[in-house]
Amino acid sequence: MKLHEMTIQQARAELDGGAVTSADLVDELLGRIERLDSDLGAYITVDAEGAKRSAREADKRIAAGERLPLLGIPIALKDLLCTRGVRTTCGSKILENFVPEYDATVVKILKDAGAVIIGKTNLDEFAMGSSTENSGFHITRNPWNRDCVPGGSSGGSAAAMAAGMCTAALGTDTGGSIRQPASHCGVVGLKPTYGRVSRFGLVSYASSLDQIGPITRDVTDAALLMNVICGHDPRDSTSADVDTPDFMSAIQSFDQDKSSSLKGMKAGIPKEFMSVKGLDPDVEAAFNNARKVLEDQGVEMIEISLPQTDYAVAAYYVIAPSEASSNLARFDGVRYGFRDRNASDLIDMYKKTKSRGFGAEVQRRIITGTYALSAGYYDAYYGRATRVRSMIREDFSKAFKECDIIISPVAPTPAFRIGENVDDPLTMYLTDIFTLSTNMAGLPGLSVPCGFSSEGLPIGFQIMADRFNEIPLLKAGYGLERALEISVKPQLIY
Ligand SMILES: NC(=O)C[C@H](N)C(=O)O
Repeated sequence: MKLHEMTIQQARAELDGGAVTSADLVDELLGRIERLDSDLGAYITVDAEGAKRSAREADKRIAAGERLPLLGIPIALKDLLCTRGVRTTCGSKILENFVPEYDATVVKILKDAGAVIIGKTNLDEFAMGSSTENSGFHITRNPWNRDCVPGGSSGGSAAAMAAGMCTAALGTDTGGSIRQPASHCGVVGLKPTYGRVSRFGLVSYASSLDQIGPITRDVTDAALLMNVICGHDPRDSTSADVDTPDFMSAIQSFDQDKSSSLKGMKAGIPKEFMSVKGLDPDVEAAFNNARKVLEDQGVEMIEISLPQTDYAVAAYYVIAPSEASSNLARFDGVRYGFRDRNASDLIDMYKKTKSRGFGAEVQRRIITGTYALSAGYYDAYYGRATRVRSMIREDFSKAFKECDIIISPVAPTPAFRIGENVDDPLTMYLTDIFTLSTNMAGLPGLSVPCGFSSEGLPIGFQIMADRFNEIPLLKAGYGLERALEISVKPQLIY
């Protein structure tokens, strides 16, 4: 087994058994980043020195007999998570040189569990986008086909995973930003229930929707990371004070019992999703094949209805920009980051700083959001969108009375070509159709590789579950993965 192909669990066994060191692992990954990343562009910042130092410390602790789940494991972080002493750009020129004074809670938790932070990955500026083409620095290419996007906004994390440039990664998901790039890059992505993972130190985009989650090589690694990163944090008022179940042992007990099947589980297929315009035939075929695999394992399929599907994208693209317009007001040239110094007065400074500091998509969303929230329009846009949101929640509540999980494709198409949708924001927004409703309802969602397009691009399968009920979703994801045995290695890169 090559070092860069290892899952967390494989690396854990090798590290604890003394067969490899964390320093070996980090050196191998840094070497690959050096060779591959000038072309792929998955990282914004690589902390080579910091990673080597942490790896050496981890090796000493392992040699001394210390055992921690992530001790010595190299992890990449989406560059929207504050890292003490390491710049955190949010993919934006406005924060190009911003170095936080503190670690986000999730980063601190990873470090306390022994993780080695290898670098900060590329994203659409402030997570606004579905292709990573909106980064203020550079695009990221899909390791399976470099002419295609890796998806977004956590495209850097997903591409780094797919290209074997980290052992695991974190992304964030506001409307699909973990699941869609995971799907496009052939890796596993999990958006936990809203409130499961602390967002203290995550730079906010749309606070009622954002969630942090793992991007990994397999479902078990996602469960393993969930065990580490979930939990209540008094510093995040939206963090839920609920117990964290043992996600790993739920999968392990399922796996050890050879007779185990998914018998008794009911999966709902939303009829509105399957009749969406523009659903690619390869995506549909891969979905149907995976659905049959689940059926063979005892999952009963039923048709369900999510009647608000037609309005979900429109409502999301009012709510998310509204919250963004408020959250991004702090980047005014006074308190953080970039300031345009050629201004005649304060108002001119604000204007020039924001015009030069923010990219086109961020400006578009700030303007849309400010308009939607403005007096006289508030009820017509924001008020209406929040009413649609309540109805989406009700749709899911009803559905989960009939089934344990809901299944669907992750995105209507496989990864699209670089440049294909850049001048057409509406088409770009519509690619979120299958993912953003879960954010609107605060639900967990998983993306698992389930097949390939005729062009050889990976396709993901989405499993959604009720709030704080990730276990059936992980079990079904694991069952699917075990049966399909899809290789998550883009041959050209490996
Ligand atoms: N951030 C996300 O989850 C991606 C979504 N496409 C958006 O631009 O809002």
